[in-house]
Amino acid sequence: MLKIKALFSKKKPDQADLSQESKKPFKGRSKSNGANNKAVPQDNSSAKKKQQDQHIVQYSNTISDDRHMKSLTDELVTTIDSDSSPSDNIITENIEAVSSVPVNDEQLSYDPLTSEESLPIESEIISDIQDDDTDDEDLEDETPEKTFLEQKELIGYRLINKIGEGAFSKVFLAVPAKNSSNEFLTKNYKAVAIKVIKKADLSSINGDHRKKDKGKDGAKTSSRDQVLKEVALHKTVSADCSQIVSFIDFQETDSYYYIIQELLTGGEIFGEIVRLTYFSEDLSRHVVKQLALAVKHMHSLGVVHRDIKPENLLFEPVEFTPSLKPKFRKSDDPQTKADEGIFTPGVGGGGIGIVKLADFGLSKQIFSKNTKTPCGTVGYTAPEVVKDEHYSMKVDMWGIGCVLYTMLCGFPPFYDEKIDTLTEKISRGEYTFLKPWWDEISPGAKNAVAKLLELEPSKRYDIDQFLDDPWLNSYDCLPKKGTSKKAGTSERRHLHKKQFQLFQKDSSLLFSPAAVAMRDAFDIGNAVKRTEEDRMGTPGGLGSLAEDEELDDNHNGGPDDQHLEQNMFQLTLDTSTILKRRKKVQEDDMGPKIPIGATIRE
Ligand SMILES: Nc1ncnc2c1ncn2[C@@H]1O[C@H](COP(=O)(O)OP(=O)(O)OP(=O)(O)O)[C@@H](O)[C@H]1O
Repeated sequence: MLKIKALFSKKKPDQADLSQESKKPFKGRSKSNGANNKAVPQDNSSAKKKQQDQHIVQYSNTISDDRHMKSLTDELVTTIDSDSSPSDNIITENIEAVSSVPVNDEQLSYDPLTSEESLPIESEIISDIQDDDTDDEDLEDETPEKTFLEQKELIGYRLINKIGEGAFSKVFLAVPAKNSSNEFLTKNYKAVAIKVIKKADLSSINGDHRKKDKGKDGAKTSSRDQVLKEVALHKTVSADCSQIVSFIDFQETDSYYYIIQELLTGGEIFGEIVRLTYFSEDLSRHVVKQLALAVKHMHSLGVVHRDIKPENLLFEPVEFTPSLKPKFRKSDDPQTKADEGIFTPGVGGGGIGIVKLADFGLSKQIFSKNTKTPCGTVGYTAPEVVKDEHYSMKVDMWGIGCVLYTMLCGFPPFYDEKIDTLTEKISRGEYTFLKPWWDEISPGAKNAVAKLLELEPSKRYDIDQFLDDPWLNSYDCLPKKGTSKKAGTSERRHLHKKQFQLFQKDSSLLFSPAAVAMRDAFDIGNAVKRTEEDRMGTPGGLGSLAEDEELDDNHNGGPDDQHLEQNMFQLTLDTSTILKRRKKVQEDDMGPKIPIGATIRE
């Protein structure tokens, strides 16, 4: 129990900070006022530039610079040798199969601290990526952004705005340097997302999954190896898969790791569930099918994601067409239920178009694509070992089930305010299709969820079975190329845009206790499943990276843990959309009292 709780002692995003900064994502900056640049001393000397360059290791995804990726690969092979966890191995043949982004000397000589001249172009770029409309007053209202500390050591990209934050990272919207002659980059990416991991933060976090892993022989790998592993896996799995956020580039400097990736301008599916309360079956199918294709690609390469949740699903927006006559479920409060709008097959709905899977920080290579041999067990191909290895893929199927359940009804399948009760519910597979919220959801959707949330991994859908599921195939729901922005009239779109912007500015919903509880329920659920199913691995096999084992070192169930347990789920949830809905329904006596309600202090 304490082992799971320990996961949550890792640094959480500062919510106040997030609400200030990351809730203004993807906005253009017309000019930097320079007043905020105090944190970064301005120094234009070439000596400094030279010094910077010396300290930077750039693992670009390049043709001209492929040796960098080679050296990354070599480092990873060394990591594999010293890391005894076979499942952590990276199959290097996959690393070579990624499209290239040339970076050249001119780009490297760009000094991001002093090149103010590039700003007007950036402004254009941002307006361009944000919206094709020219009537976006908000861009002009934008206050100038400060110069970020993280900019100091970054080469070839300018950080514009913080758009997200993970437990171990900040994510920025950035643009390639104006004077970059890296044609591939500038042609293909007007803007990018850069995940910045501060080295000092990593080493200061106890129990951080990046900090150390134990292999079967007790050897430890460093947080640096973990970051390199994430990069290599991201590069591997994103090649040739349009449902996975593309890897672009990687830089390591004295103080930071920079993972440069394709920008998804819509944000997280998590926020859309909170905004819309739940998704229609059409929209849920549209999202989960794209997730399933991403997972199919990963599993075919022998890689398991292990952290599937709505926060790691990012999307590109599509235009919104309001419903002429919005439909409500009987469990809806018509006053608060936001209109999802008209769903257009092949395009999307609710403003959600293309969906992509992100965040490979917990991913693992389980077996080699070519040999299907579990990593690190060369020549050892006993059927039960292979079977166990494939069981670990089922963690992702359970994750897909949790995402699908949550999209369909607006709350997660497993929840309790007490972590140990929640853990037990997950371990026993205890969930229900709660009345009245599930009353109007089709038997086909329920069947798909049930097959994904099957307790016994051998009975649970694998990815091919899910892709063949009749409900999932009710119609072709994949976005079609070139149709992504054609869904409504300008007037109608504008209406939605206002509603959407309002939501973006109002972080109270996203960081309401219920939203935080939903986030935590996913994190706990994923941790429980990873630990459980890792244990199913053969001795010395997959089970060797038991999360509880590594967490035990740092968490011994002292007073801090008890405090954490008390605080984690004893939440006042009466401000949330989800809970308001529940409360309202209870007041109206439309159904039985909900078990979950009893566990939440309202
Ligand atoms: N490519 C991207 N495009 C747009 N936003 C992104 C992108 N990558 C990440 N983000 C935003 O930043 C957030 C954090 O990113 P990410 O999940 O990769 O970080 P993390 O440190 O691994 O987080 P976690 O706490 O889940 O481990 C995402 O949830 C998302 O909101």
